[in-house]
Amino acid sequence: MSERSERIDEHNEEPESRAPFSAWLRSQSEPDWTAVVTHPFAAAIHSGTADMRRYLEQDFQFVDAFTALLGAAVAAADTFEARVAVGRFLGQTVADTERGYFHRALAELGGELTPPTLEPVTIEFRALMDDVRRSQDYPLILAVLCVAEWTYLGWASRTVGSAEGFVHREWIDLHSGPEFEAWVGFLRGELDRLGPGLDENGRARVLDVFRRATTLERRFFDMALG
Ligand SMILES: Cc1ncc(C[n+]2csc(CCO)c2C)c(N)n1
Repeated sequence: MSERSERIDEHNEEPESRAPFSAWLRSQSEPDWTAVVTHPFAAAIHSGTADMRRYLEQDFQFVDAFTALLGAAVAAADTFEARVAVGRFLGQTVADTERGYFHRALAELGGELTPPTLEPVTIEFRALMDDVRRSQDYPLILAVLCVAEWTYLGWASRTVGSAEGFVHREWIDLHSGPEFEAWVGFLRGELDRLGPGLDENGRARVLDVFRRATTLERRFFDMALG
């Protein structure tokens, strides 16, 4: 769907049948969505000038709760195919990203894997993920996963700047490219598949979680900017 036709639906209260549920959720989460994908901290990652130490220290605490949420998605999904897709991503994430990138990057920056204090936004984000995880409600779990991954695909896919050091470069590469696009496509596809079967209350609950997660993404980048 083009950006233009999504924008036409922006102020609708009900999802249009021609607009996929995920596109509707995103359009209803403006202006925060655009603020995240065009955020100055994201631009600073692209240019290689972002101070990554505090950001990655806090983000590692985020990623742990996110990994637990992926486990909840495996348990709560309504199809075998979805369990396998999420489980495969979980295995790769924990093996490649957590063990690899975070350890190397924080060692390079002199950061801690377990920082002494958590920022308020980190605590709030973890609380949202923990609440949704405990709900075992697959569409709500998908809403948080989809925001975290789709916003990151959004900023990382913007071709601005030319970061050279591995800390900036790999963080961009981890969140862009065909494999990550396919993963985001899967999460969106799940929301698009399940959205039409939800009643009005169900859609409103998914939108509420989607919006809260988007606002927290914006505040997470604000925190990183200092
Ligand atoms: C605040 C915040 N939001 C989203 C992501 C993106 N993300 C979270 S876990 C994960 C899987 C691979 O690490 C990805 C891509 C992030 N890192 N930090």
